[in-house]
Amino acid sequence: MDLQSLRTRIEDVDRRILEALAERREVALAVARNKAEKAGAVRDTEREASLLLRLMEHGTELGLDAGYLTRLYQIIIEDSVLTQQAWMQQGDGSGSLSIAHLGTAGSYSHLAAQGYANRRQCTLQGVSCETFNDVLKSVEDGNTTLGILPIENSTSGSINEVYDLLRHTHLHIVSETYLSVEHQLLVSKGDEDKEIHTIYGHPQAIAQCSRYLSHLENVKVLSCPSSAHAMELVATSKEPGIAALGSQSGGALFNLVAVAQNLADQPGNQTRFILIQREACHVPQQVPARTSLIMATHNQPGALADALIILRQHELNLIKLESRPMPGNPWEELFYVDLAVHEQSPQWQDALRELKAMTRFIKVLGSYADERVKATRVIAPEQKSGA
Ligand SMILES: C=C(O[C@@H]1C=C(C(=O)O)C=C[C@H]1O)C(=O)O
Repeated sequence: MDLQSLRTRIEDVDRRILEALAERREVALAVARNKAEKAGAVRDTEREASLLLRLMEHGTELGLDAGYLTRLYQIIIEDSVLTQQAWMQQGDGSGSLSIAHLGTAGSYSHLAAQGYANRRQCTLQGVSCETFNDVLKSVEDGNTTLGILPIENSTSGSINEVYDLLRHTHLHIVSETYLSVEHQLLVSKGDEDKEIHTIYGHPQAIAQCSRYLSHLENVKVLSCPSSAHAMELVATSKEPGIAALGSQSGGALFNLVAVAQNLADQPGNQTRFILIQREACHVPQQVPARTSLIMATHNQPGALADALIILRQHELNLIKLESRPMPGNPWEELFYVDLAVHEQSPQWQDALRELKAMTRFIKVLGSYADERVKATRVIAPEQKSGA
C-alpha cells in the first residue's frame, strides 16, 4: 500500500475512535441520569478498577502496552466523571452560556471558558474584559451570567489579586475548572530565525516561565494585560525580534509560530479557574464538593491552630491553606482555606458557627463541585504475575 492509502486508513480508524469516544460520553450521560434517579454517587472507583483491569487484559492480548492504556483511560474516565458531575448540576445543555473572561479569544481565560461551555454541551458567548475587576463587574451588572477567573497555578501559586477582589464582592464561586497551560514562545511567521530582543506576556505567564526567561541574555520581558494582548501585539507589529508567551491554540489563532515550547518552570503546569455568578449554587450529594473561604484570625498566639482544631474536630478535610499579608494591614495575615465539604452539611455548618465566634473576619466564597478527579490505579496483569 502507498503512503497516501495508509494515511487514509489511519484517518478512518481515527474517525471511528472519535465516534466511539462521543458514544461513550453519551452513555456516561445516560449513566448520570440513572444515578440521579437512584441518588447514587457519580464516582465509583471499584468499577473503574475492574474496568481498567479488564481493558489491560484485553489490550495486552491485542499487543497494546498496559501503561499506555492506563494513561489513555485515565483521561477518558476523567472526562466521563466530569461530564456526569456537570450534568448532575445543570442537566442537559441548552443553547449558549455567557461568560466574561480576561483577554480576547486565544487568552488562557478564554480557552478555559470554552472548555467549561463544551463540557456542558453549550456554545460559549464570551465577553472579553481588560481586567479581572471588569470580569467581576460584568457579572455584577448582569451583562453576563458567569465570569471566569484564574485563582491558582501549580507553578506560581495563588493569584492574590483575584482573592482580593473576591473579598469585596457579593458574587459566589459556583464552579472550578482546570486548564493545562503549556506556554510557548511565539513569533510572526517568517521571523523564526530572528534574534529575539523583547518578550511580551501576562505577568502570570512571565512568573510561570521565570526559569526559562532568566537564562535569556539581552532580552527585555514586558507585561501585557493578557496573553491574547501579547500575541496580538506580536501579530500586528512589523518589528522583527519580538515574541509573545502564549498557548499553542492561541498562537494558531493569531497566525504565530512557536520557536520554543514547554516553558513553564514545572512540568504539568496547570491553572485552576473559578466561575463566579450572582446566585450561589447547590451541589448535589452525589457530587464531591469543595467549599472556599477567606478568614482572618485574631492577632494572638495559637489563633490559627485553634481554628484548625475546629476543622479537625468536625473531621473536615483541608484541601488548601495559605496565608497572605492583609492589604492595608501590614503584618496581619489573611488565610485562604478550601475544604472538601458540601456547604449545607451539618458538619460544616457547626464548624462555621464556631469559626465565626473566634475569627475577626470570615467569608464563604462559595461551595461548588470538586473537579479534581484522582486517577484510579491498578496493577498491570503482567506486573502482577511477574511479582
Ligand atoms: C460511567 C460511570 O461513572 C463513572 C465513570 C466511569 C467510566 O467512565 O467508565 C466508571 C465509573 C464511575 O466512576 C459508571 O458508574 O459506570
